[in-house]
Amino acid sequence: MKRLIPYFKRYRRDVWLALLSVIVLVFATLWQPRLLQVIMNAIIKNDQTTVLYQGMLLLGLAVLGIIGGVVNTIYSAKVALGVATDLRADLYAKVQTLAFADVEKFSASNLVVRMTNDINQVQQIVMASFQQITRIPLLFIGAFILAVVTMPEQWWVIIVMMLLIVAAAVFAMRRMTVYFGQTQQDIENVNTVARENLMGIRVVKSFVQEPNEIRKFSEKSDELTAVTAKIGYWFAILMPIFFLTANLAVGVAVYLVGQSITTHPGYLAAITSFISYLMQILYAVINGGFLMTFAARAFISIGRIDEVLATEPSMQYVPDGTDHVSGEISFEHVTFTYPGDDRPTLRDVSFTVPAGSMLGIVGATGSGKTTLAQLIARLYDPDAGQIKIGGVDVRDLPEKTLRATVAYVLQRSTLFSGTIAGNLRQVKPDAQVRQMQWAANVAQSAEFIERLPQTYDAPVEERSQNFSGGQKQRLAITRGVIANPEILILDDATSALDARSEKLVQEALDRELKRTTTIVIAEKIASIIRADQILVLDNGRIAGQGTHQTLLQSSAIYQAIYQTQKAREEGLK
Ligand SMILES: Nc1ncnc2c1ncn2[C@@H]1O[C@H](COP(=O)(O)OP(=O)(O)OP(=O)(O)O)[C@@H](O)[C@H]1O
Repeated sequence: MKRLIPYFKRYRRDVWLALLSVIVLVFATLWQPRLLQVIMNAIIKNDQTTVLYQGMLLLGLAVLGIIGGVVNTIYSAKVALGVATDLRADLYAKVQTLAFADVEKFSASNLVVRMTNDINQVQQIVMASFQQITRIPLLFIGAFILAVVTMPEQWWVIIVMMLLIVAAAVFAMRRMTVYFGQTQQDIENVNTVARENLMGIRVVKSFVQEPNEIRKFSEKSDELTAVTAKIGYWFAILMPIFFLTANLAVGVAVYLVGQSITTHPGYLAAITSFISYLMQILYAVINGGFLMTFAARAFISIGRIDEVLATEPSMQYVPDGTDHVSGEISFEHVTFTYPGDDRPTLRDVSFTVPAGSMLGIVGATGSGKTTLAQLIARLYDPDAGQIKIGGVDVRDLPEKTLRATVAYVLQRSTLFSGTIAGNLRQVKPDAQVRQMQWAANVAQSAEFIERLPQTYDAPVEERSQNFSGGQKQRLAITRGVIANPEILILDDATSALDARSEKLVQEALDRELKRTTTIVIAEKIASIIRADQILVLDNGRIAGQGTHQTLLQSSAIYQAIYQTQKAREEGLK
């Protein structure tokens, strides 16, 4: 809850109005039975003036109670909505500062649940708190005192009723708190299955995996249903127990009043007020219980939100420093292990790429090619060794400089929903149409973009599903080159292009981005054959280094890859 205090402070006025209106509401609620008692006594004594006067007062009190309730609901909702909105914004902003490895550690779907479901829980508990948190103790204490004052000899009936109700509530709440924690986990599991299925819907459909997916989803959904049903059962059992106990207390009170009516005739009028106060005590206890279960669930959510907000990004950037570096890259004895792995993925890797040259990287799948590229873009930091760009350790470069220097295009780069121009302007905010056309010509995307009715303002749908695989890759390359970066990494980024388009992209890159250091990771030797330097990676180590010609002489692994591909191509002819 401490986490929420700074947020409440932003809504100080609304918080006070919500709390003050509760006091008005409680006063109106508690005083009504007192007035009723006076009216009853006046009716017994046939005192018309008092009946009329007190009746008016009762009506006024009821209206005051309604106004208090409405004001309280409005301002509680304002506080709850404001706190939830601010918290969600801060959580989102925090996630943006996290390192790639931190996001992977939480997992994307887990963070989505924290930003949606957990925030909703917080919103609900804040709302309930401001409606009930002051109301319940005030109502409880007030009703208790007034009940005792109304019928001093019956106070023990209230104590017995409360003890029974509280015992039942505590017993049930203990069980339910466990179930609430489980519910949150189960919601996350359902989300993960649904997300995976919908993201991979093409694979699901093409492999006719629907029945399998339905079964997987049903299992997770059934787990959620089971635990939600258990919570429902406990509530269903609890309610009749509460009301039975309260009605028993009323029965006992009425019986006792009946016994002593001759000695205490005033009890006849008092019994109605006494029953009202008993019911208000019951209301306070039930709502207190609800609030506690709600709070238990919300505390779990606040803890999960807090965990993200308290996470220090595992990677820090220097606030300022060089704002421009050349495209020279050097790796000096770099070793890297993924968080949680026990074996390094890259071992003692050293090489230098002069600015403006082209480096090709080949190797078996899983040999560490993408990992190496990610280290240049500083998505991770190495365990040992140094990576330098333009002679400066990447850890000494401000984030802005690094992002402006390195453009990283992946095989399945994400395009954001919006427009083509919007995606390009994410990298170069001031990009003019002329510059977009230049980049699109380099990436061979101009031919299809310019055929679209809205050309560069054409929409990009969610997950860019309105473009083919090859078009998506060309758009991603366009975005990669638009800012004319010092370093361009193409990580299997032309795999969906036909040989002719790939050749055209390569020629345009050589022609238009002369100053740019290009790193091409590719399965096909043909994609990197013209590189100034080729690295052959094997199990995280450099197994060969040189040009195509020298490697054919010196590297057995390179020869093997080349011969296999050549044989395959000849087989296809
Ligand atoms: N985020 C990660 N966490 C843990 N291990 C990872 C992670 N990403 C990759 N690895 C592991 O690191 C190794 C190298 O992966 P990498 O993606 O760099 O290989 P690659 O040579 O690019 O493969 P491919 O040609 O198939 O894309 C693999 O064994 C992989 O399982």
